Amino acid sequence: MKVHFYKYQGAGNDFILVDNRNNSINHQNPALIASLCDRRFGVGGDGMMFLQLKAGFDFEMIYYNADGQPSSMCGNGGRCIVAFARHLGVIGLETNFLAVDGPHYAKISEQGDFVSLQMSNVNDISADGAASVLDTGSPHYVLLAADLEHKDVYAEGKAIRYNDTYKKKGININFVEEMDDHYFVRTYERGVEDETFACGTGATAVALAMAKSKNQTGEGSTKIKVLGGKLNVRFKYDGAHFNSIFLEGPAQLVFEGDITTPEVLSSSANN
Ligand SMILES: N[C@@H](CCC[C@H](N)C(=O)O)C(=O)O
Repeated sequence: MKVHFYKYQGAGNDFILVDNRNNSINHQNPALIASLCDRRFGVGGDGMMFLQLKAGFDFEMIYYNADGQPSSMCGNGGRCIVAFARHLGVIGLETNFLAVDGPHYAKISEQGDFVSLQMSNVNDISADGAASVLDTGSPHYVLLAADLEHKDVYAEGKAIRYNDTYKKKGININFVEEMDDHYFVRTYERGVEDETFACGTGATAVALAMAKSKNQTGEGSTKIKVLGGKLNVRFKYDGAHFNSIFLEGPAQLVFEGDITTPEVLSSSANN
């Protein structure tokens, strides 16, 4: 079976996307998705997404991590699938779509390569020692770090992700260093089990955790620099709750092609 795919990246967080509006693909196949996301033996990607039809919404985002398992919300993936939906002509410059954590509103630039994605509200940030722990659609651990450029994010991130507290459900580990006018963030991602070049829910978690730690109430706009580019997070904070949270940044089509998968992507969709 031949499946047409599109490769997108958002600040270096990269994804394989497939148009499954005709529901012809049964994507519940962890081994296949993991093999397609493999950077040596597959297309390569931090995750894979399927764009599907959903009543009451412009489309539904179905997200899998690079390990082939379905996961919680992916912020950069959400921005990329909005650009993909625009490319397919499914949406105009604004959209309401459904993801695993609920409905999302997003806006895309006329050029189709910059997406502002509304994230779920956040009402709870807890502490784990010096770190902040919060869920921005996916679970995140945020820890301040010095000389982040030289940190061993893979080893230190992995050690936290697999400690007794987090090893069962997993968590994404974000190290953050405050710079002059932005935060520099590096993330070890659950489900990729490696450092990625960007993490959208992670950038969002950093912006909110830093605002809480500085008691920055009112409207906030936080610049985040990651290995793969720049993101921005806007939000409103009343001292207890964060709402009107927007993750903003680039989302670009890199290439498209065909995957030939003789036996694995069956046409009997039951998703
Ligand atoms: N890259 C993502 C986060 C994807 C989900 C994460 N790997 C998890 O399992 O929690 C983003 O941009 O938010």
